[in-house]
Amino acid sequence: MSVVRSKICGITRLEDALAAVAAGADAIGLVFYARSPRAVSVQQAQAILAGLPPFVTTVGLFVDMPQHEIEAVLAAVPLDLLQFHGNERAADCDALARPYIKALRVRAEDDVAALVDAYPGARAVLLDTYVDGVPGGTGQAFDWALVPAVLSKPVILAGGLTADNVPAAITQVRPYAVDVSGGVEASKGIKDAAKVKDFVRAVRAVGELM
Ligand SMILES: O=C(O)c1ccccc1NCC(=O)[C@H](O)[C@H](O)COP(=O)(O)O
Repeated sequence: MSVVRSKICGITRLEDALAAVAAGADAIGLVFYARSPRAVSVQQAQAILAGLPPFVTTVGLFVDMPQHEIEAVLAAVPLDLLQFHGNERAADCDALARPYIKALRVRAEDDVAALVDAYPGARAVLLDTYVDGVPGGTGQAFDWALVPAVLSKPVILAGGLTADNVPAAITQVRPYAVDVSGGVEASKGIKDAAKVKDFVRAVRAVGELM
């Protein structure tokens, strides 16, 4: 048996966060990127965190946000982890002196191992789909064969995952965790509790077979 963790990303409402926790998700993601349809304000994020039970990891997503603006968010919202989805270099990520995940969008021409090695300070890397001009939340899967079997950081697999395809994704990639947004939504930014439950159940079920 192998435990694969689940993160439900793009949460905008406390009820969706609680549905994720009830389903057994390990982490929730809050998008601090104004151009996203899943963006949350500081006030929304505070309300979500205030209503959460303990032992749920809260992750804040940022896209090339200046350091002082991220610090302002962190002063108001006690996030557990940062997730960088833009062109941040390792030095930019390290400058916050907080635990972080670096999102990397995978293309066939990339040396994925080298991309991962460029972030020695990251706690994990999130491997997501490359769509030109879209930093994340594309709802599209990438070719999982592009993920090397051995990488220097724990892998969080993302991009177009659903309850239907996540068993195959986990079996092929053997990630530390999986991350989903669009695949468990009723509409952009609004989660479907039944889809969230099905997703987490599917992740657990395949983990029990490994
Ligand atoms: O969700 C967004 O709109 C978003 C915007 C900018 C950067 C990152 C964003 N989302 C990242 C994630 O939440 C997703 O979990 C990840 O990219 C996978 O999304 P999906 O393919 O919809 O499952």
